[in-house]
Amino acid sequence: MFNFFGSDDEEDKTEESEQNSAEVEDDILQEEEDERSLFGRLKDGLKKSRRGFVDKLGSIFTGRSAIDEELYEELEETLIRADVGVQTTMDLISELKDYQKEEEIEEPEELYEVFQDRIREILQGGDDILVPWDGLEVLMVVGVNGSGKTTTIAKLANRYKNKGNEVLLAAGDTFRAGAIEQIETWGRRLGIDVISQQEGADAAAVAYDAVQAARSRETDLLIVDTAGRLHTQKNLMQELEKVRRVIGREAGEENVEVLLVLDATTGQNALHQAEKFDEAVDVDGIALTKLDGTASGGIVVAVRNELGLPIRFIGVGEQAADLQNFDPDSFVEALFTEED
Ligand SMILES: Nc1nc2c(ncn2[C@@H]2O[C@H](COP(=O)(O)OP(=O)(O)OP(=O)(O)O)[C@@H](O)[C@H]2O)c(=O)[nH]1
Repeated sequence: MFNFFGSDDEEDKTEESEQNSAEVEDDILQEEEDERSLFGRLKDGLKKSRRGFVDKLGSIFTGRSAIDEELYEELEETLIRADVGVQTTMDLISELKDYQKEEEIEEPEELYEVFQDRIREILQGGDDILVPWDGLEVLMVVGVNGSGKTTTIAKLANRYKNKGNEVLLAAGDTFRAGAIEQIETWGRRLGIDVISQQEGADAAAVAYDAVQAARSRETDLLIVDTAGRLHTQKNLMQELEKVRRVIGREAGEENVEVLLVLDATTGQNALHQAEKFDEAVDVDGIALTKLDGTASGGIVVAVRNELGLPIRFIGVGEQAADLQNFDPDSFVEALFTEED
């Protein structure tokens, strides 16, 4: 389980949980104060992609004196291998060729700059997450098992609480044994209340209770956990639709945001998951976790370009500060800047 919040063992002594809480707060304060260290973490987290894919790109553009067909072929192969996706790769190459012709670009290095600018452009949009909001905002968090949902919820709950918001959690995963207890443990550690029912209860009923509780407590942010499910499990997907309907009806559609958590290491499969979840519950944004675990960071480009969904957060490690607001400029800089 997620290191930063300490061990997952419910039997941990209170003293230890208090200490963990204090560490969480320290880390968040540090996070707010030190933008440079955030960038350092981002850079560290993208190390595998830089070595695996960006170094290769660099050698394609800088290792030759002229732009030729071979350059484009190598570029195509490298992008596809890096999970940029076939469609996005084809679009990128054809745009690059057109631009090169129009602007009469001859230097491969100049073309590399154009390429990076285009990636930056594709990644724009998505930084309008959650704040500022008026009244209650409900964040419903969905995704397949093991994508990093619980970790993302804990990191976000902690972050917004430390920014002075009233945060409430809903244990909407009534399906997996131990899931309710897991979210309640996070709640205790972070000093955040959790609305729950017993295992096997109707998840929509939990969501209903949670929205009522959030209203009466003047909560700013309610984060609703949902059962991790495979996008292919039809009845569970229908349950998710019901939870979404109930939240929308009770909290007001305009106050609900659906965040889909995707594991970057699952590559193109993540795109398929996103399509299915979007069909079921209208996803508003993506949290792309475990980017530190892949050498194929191109998945970020594919997610943004092929799904048209904004990337709100990226996970580049297990610590709280490793869940970062997605900023295209910093991302491109961190990805393409050579090691010091
Ligand atoms: N390296 C790395 N690990 C991460 C990141 N985000 C989450 N993890 C790890 O991924 C594992 C799964 O995360 P969980 O949050 O338990 O996943 P989940 O989707 O809630 O899974 P279920 O509880 O089975 O539904 C944990 O070991 C996390 O610590 C990340 O950005 N980088």
